[in-house]
Amino acid sequence: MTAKPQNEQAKEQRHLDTIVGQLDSRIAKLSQKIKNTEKDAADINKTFFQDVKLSYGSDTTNMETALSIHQQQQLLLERNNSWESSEQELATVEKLKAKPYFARVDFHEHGEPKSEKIYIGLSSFANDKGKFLIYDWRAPISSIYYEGKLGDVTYNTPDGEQSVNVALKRQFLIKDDQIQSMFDTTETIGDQMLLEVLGEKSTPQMKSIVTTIQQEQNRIIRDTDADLLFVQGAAGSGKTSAVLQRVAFLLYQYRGNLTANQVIMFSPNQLFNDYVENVLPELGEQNMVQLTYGQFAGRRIPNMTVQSLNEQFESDTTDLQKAVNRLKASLAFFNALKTYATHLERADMRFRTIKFQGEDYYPKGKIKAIYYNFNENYHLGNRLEGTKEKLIRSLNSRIDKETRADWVQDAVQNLSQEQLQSMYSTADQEFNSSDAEYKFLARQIVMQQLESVHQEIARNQFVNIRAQYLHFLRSVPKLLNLADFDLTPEQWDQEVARVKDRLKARTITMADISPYLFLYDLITGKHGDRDIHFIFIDEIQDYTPFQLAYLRYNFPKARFTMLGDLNQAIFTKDDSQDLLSQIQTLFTGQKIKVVQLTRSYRSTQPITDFTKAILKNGQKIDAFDRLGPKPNILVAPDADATVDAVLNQLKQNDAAKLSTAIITKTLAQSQDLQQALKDEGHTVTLIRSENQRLAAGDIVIPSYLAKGLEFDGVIAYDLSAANYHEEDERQLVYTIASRAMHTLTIIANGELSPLLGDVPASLYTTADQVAK
Ligand SMILES: Nc1ncnc2c1ncn2[C@@H]1O[C@H](COP(=O)(O)OP(=O)(O)OP(=O)(O)O)[C@@H](O)[C@H]1O
Repeated sequence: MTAKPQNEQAKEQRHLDTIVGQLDSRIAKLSQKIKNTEKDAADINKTFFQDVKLSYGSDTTNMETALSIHQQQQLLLERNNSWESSEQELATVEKLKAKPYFARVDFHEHGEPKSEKIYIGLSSFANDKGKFLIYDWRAPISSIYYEGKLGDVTYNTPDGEQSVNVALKRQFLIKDDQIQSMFDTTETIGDQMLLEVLGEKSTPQMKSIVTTIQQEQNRIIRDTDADLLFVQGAAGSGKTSAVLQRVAFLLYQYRGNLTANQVIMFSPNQLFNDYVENVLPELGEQNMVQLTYGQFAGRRIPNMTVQSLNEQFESDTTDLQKAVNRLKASLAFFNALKTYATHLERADMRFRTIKFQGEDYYPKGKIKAIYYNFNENYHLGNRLEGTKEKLIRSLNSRIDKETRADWVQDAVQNLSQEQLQSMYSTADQEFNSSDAEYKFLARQIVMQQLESVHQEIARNQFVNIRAQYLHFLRSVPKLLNLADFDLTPEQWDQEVARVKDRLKARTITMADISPYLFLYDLITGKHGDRDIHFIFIDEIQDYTPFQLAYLRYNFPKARFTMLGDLNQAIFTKDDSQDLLSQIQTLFTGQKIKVVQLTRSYRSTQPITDFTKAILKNGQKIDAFDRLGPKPNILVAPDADATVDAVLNQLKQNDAAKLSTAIITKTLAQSQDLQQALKDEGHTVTLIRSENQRLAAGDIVIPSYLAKGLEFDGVIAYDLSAANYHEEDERQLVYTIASRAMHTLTIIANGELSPLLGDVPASLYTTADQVAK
């Protein structure tokens, strides 16, 4: 990469000046157009009734009136549309004005007489004659900027592959209409530019990477044909970044056929949602729908308490509980549920009696008889619909009979004046006889009272889903082999009893929520949301095969992009490694593409080398060549000295203007540490829940909330043997350490965790004991 001589930069500046001039004049033109349209619309509104021929004579003149109103409305609508599109265009051009483009590419298309030169920016801009002065980074031709080196390059277009010969790639840093610097590069995207971007300080909001997208990331962003695109990428390899640019790309590529609300991104927690929420708007696109799995599932059962992230992470998991969870997470369990549902077509549905005024109105036995009276062509969904129809019909026919009941006579007699008035359709409603009036009122009262029954039927409340789920759990030993999951029938019975108690208390764990909902969906014949086109799942390693199968079932028409780092499984731990092969079975017969990202961009080289050494199974991870200090390990003799070590490091980081996250294992540890620091006169923000906003400055945060985030400096606290000793916590330690961009400090109270035992001493510095 070379910086260009001054005269070349002067030439480029002149080019930039003309573009800026054109952008300015377009801004002026659009502003004027918007003003005119607004004035026009105001005029039309003002003269609306003068221009409309109001005539109430014959049929023909009525017709004319209607037509004339219609015409005026049309005019207003057109003005409005034109106003809206001008407003949009103005916003785009103004955004371009701030930074018109970031790259230039010169190329020669095979078979064409002349070479071409294009400039690439955040969106396209054409002059009045339709000639493109700036190309959107997502346009097919812009791909050559991201793909390959100089020379022959092929890229995809809607008409198939094209090849061109690239002669020049130039990058610009532009600020306030001035070229600050420019580089010609022979590489994909020059390291210089990337180094500058990566050397910047962290911000509470993620930034877009369009100017420096790397070749392998570009492949992910622009993929249009995989039904499942699975990205395995090391920590900091840009998975999340690539996927956000991918959403922007897809919205561009399928403009007119795809809107942002047909794209859903599943992310690890709400903090992460806030962290990425600016990226798409910065690129001029609307945000897609963002959900956590907990939100997706929890919002469907509002009357139950779902286990929180904190409870999920910190719950005391015995070996038995782990085995149970492994079973409930499995595809075998998913398939068992499907088999069970087929069985329900013949027997064993559980219903609830519908009561009215304390009495059994529709006993469950009667409902069951209706349900199983349909012939075998009726599947679960139709059966339920058929039963509902029958019940509603029966309810309607009972209204008349009910009006003659004693309780209704009493109720009519006891109606207050106010209640009476509210029942009449008009204040002075008249009746032919007092009998007619009685009948009218009696009917009103019955209908009001029976509304609750009607609702119960309409909302499927007569299906006893809790009893059904427990019945399913009890049937599990017949549907799959418990021994495959190291469980005995007695252990399973105990688990069913525990679930029963929890359901009684109206709580449900994450392990039960998906099967519970899936069972309900199968019974009600729900077929998922067919309008969703794309599903993105970040941090895939924290999902169970069951959850993924359930998502697949919920979005049958969607194409899936799944991203994750199998080394960072902190909820599913060691079961994550064969996740990919299980996922593949969900897409049998469809196009699956697996991409690996091995280069890690977030951290400096010494930090990446260190974090990589924490892992045992040595996933291929390449550090990006960015300098910085080696991670430092501080082992303190007691709790006080540990807090002092944190304070000391915080001060150093503050002096270097690095904002720091102290990452603890649990929330309780975060709370204690924050208090201890406060006692020493140092304030840090405690992030205790995912519903908080990320604050600028120093924070203390429990590990499971730090997922997907990054910080200038990280203090991993307390990496002692007492706190981290289980082999299945290795991935958690890796996740914590890999959040650091510029500095990483590891602090332990007492003996260092054996999980760091194999990291070569050459990869870090130490201060064995911290002086008080
Ligand atoms: N092509 C790129 N140009 C500039 N910065 C990049 C690029 N790719 C990644 N980065 C930066 O590297 C950091 C890590 O990216 P990102 O968070 O997307 O990685 P990730 O793979 O999702 O990480 P993790 O799995 O550890 O959460 C971010 O600061 C991002 O801006």
